[in-house]
Amino acid sequence: MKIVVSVENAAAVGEVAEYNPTFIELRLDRMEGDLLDQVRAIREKTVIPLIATLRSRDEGGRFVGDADLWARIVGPIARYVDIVDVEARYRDHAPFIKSQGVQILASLHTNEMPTPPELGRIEEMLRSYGDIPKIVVHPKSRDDLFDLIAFTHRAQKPVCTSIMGAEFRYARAILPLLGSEFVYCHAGTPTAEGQYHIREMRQLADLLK
Ligand SMILES: O=C1C[C@@](O)(C(=O)O)C[C@@H](O)[C@@H]1O
Repeated sequence: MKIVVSVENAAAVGEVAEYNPTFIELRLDRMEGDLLDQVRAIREKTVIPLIATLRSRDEGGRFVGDADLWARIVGPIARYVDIVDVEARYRDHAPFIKSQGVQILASLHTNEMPTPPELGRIEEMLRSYGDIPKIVVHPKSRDDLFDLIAFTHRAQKPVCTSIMGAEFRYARAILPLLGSEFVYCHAGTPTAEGQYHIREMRQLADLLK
């Protein structure tokens, strides 16, 4: 199970690295100060692969600028990380980001629950500009959850799927068992409702083997 620990404070990276996650996600939209300086310092502090995410407010984050501002912020940072999370709304800048030698995590987060055909169309759209599609949805029923699990199982790999909200948070531990590439956790400060601590997720993963 590949575990991503999301952080919003550069000072926490040392402690997070002690848990040895597969990736550390830097939530640039939740960080204060000079982002480039902080990412450079984090790169020097750890060899754990890094994901840079500048999450729009529309998709659950705090960034409210346009796509060009997004690129001006993320572009110089890209060379210091391994993966950049690029929401569909910023996809025009994906080739430039890719040229920095990183993988593109093409993401879409919706508070809705797409139908199975819609999930397929979203996946196709995300794959048109990214290396790994990431689809985060809000299931409203067990049927919705079954649809997401079936989609994850059947989808071309790699694919990353996850859920919003607390009602079906257990799905965070199930989706990687059905083929989702990553599971997002925290190591003290959740960056989204329903996230498990990395310690808890490792226990779940061990018990579900
Ligand atoms: O897209 C995701 C998933 C996430 O929102 C979650 O629900 O764990 C956490 C975010 O930091 C990350 O960028």
